[in-house]
Amino acid sequence: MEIFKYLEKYDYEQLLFCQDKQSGLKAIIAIHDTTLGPALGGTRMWTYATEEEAIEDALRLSKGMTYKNAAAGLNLGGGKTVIIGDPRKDKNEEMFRAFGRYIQGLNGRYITAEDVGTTVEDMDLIHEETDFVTGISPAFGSSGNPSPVTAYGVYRGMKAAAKEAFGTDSLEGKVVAVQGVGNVAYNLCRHLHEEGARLIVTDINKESVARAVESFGATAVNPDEIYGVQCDIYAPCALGAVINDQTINQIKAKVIAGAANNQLKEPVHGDQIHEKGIVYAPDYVINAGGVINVADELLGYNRERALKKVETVYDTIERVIEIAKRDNIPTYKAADRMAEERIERMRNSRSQFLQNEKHILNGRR
Ligand SMILES: NC(=O)c1ccc[n+]([C@@H]2O[C@H](COP(=O)([O-])OP(=O)(O)OC[C@H]3O[C@@H](n4cnc5c(N)ncnc54)[C@H](O)[C@@H]3O)[C@@H](O)[C@H]2O)c1
Ligand SMILES: CC(C)C[C@H](N)C(=O)O
Repeated sequence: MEIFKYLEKYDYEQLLFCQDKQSGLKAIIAIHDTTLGPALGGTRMWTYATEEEAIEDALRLSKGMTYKNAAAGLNLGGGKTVIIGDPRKDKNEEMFRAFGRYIQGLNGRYITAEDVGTTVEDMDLIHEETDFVTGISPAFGSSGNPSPVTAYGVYRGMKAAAKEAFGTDSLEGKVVAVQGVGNVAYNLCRHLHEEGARLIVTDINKESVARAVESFGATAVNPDEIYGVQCDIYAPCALGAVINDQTINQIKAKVIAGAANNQLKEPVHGDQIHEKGIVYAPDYVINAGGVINVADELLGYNRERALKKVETVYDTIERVIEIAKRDNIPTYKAADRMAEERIERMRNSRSQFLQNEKHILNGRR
């Protein structure tokens, strides 16, 4: 991979490699764009097969955060971290504290939170070294685990997409195929079950599947069977690139609406599902609940205010569908257009000179 070529192509600001021999920390922080504000995005810990795979994931995920934060109306830019390692075996206190010091060194350009493989406890360790971390324990007046709130936003967005496909936003009696029943999806399943939806679930972790079957009467299928099941809605809630050449023709759902980041392997797959008449709720729009919730910590956390904002994921999905119809484009392009236009508007409005404590003239006061 020619790194600078890639950074230039998608206009990334910064890519950092953090290494701490004693703790085994190998982290990559990618900061995509800070036009709207400091880059906020979670830390993923995963067993990447190669370093290149880890770099690509950090880059793709951080760009996704730029678009997610912009589309959600937050005054935040996009960044993300990946830590290379097995979250079940390789974590230790020193690792997260070393990582916290790297974040502190960025002086607020990047703020972290949870993602796949990291927990509130990990964020608390990072917080020992820096204030530039969110999703820490409620004991600190913080918002805690973002997953249930992400799930609520996905539920709201799924209803908006269902309204477009079925003429009603009621999910009662709808069959929803949920791929991955981890932190977000378990909570999503609860909302769907309470509304009377029927659930088909899968996960590579048998215990997670058993929990969903027991709690919600879900039907379990093998991981590779989930794409082809007869259902109304497909909810990708595991990892990315699941909408691809191998899966598209298997999908029978009329709606795709789930929590996973980077669901489309390539943009062309967004065009293909559009051509098939599937209503696609763009991933970074529908899964913004978690970041909306943790971002509220920066104002002094107020759960009621945060949840009210998360409810608006419904309206944002409606708006994206409206733009897609107006401009005759797929929803993923409509979401990109909406996010890019906001960034551009703010970039322009900020071009006026404003003296502040960070400006070079500050030394002359
Ligand atoms: N946690 C949040 O608040 C949040 C916010 C926005 C987006 N997301 C995204 O949502 C997705 C899920 O996040 P999470 O926090 O619930 O993570 P998680 O690790 O708790 O859950 C993911 C689940 O997917 C399963 N899985 C992995 N590969 C699979 C496969 N091939 N087939 C079936 N199951 C598989 C895992 O075993 C796990 O149970 C991720 O893509 C994450 O980036 C999470
Ligand atoms: C809670 C968030 C800051 C990060 C979350 N993992 C996301 O992808 O949106």
